Amino acid sequence: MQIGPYRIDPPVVLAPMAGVTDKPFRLLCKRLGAGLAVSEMTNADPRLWQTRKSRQRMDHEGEPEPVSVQIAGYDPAMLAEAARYNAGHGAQIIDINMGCPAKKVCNVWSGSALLQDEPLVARIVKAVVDAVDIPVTLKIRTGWDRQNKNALTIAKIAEDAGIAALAVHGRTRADKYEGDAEYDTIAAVKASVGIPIFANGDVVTPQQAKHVLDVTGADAVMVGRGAQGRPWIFREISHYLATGETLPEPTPREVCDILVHHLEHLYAFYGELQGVRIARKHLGWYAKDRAENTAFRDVVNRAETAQDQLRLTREYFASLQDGVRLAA
Ligand SMILES: Cc1cc2nc3c(=O)[nH]c(=O)nc-3n(C[C@H](O)[C@H](O)[C@H](O)COP(=O)(O)O)c2cc1C
Repeated sequence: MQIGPYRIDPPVVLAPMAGVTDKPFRLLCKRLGAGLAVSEMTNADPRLWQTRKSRQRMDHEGEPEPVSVQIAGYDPAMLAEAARYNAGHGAQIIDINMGCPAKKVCNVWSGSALLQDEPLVARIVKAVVDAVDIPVTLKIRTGWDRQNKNALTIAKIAEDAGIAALAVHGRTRADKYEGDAEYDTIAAVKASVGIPIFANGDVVTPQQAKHVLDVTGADAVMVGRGAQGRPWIFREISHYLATGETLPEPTPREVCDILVHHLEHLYAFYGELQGVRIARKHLGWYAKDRAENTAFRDVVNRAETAQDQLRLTREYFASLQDGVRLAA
């Protein structure tokens, strides 16, 4: 699929996730096969841009193109300004967040709360598209709640305003993350507009990715939680889409190499103290749902320094018999 001048290949992308899709994780997912990796949301309020957190979020130095930066807010002029600012600081695609159900976002009338106010959506997308000469994408849910599913109307508004691609998470805001994502609405959106569509929601295996693409007709699949602790899911999906074959699970040695590389990048990017803390979250995900890894999580969580975290990680994987594959 194409977003402006950028070919998104393979059509498998990392969803924006606050607190997760930082630069180290985006680079890792791209290296392991993601065709695009969207940044964590950056607040559109300029008063927050000089905090350390915002500066880290806006650091795109050395990031392979296209660099997609998500902005969140409610005020068209402020979002337009944020788009301009990010375009001047390395963004090659601007993504507008109208999908996030988080209270912190919705209480100030942004994220998926915006879906309730279609005229405001129209003003926002127009203001942002007009503000920059790079592609602008939009991320939405299927509506505010099941009685008010307006994804088709929003998609039309987006297309008319010149949005370059639309990501649809197959849940309403009221659904939060409950129940299963539904793909019928995504299929209806795809059928009703001409712009490329990312189908999003609950994709955790290559087979599901193919199923979602087949039933929605979407141009690409967007993976969020399925990539937590499993960044190799992108190469698994793209291989399966291309060949119909399933790649074997990575060996402990491969997982160890990926993990060590990830940890080293976290320390380099955030500094040791913050890096070790952020790494714990990822280590927990790498260990999640894998019985044999519970011991690993307990061990690495005790590490207070980068040196200890790395040593314990290496020791743990060295202790696993080579050739033993991690259970899915
Ligand atoms: C921890 C976390 C943080 C998220 N942060 C954002 C965000 O900043 N912006 C956004 O548009 N969506 C955000 N989302 C929603 C995801 O992008 C995605 O739409 C959702 O998780 C469904 O996809 P999945 O089933 O593949 O996880 C977040 C989701 C999670 C789990």
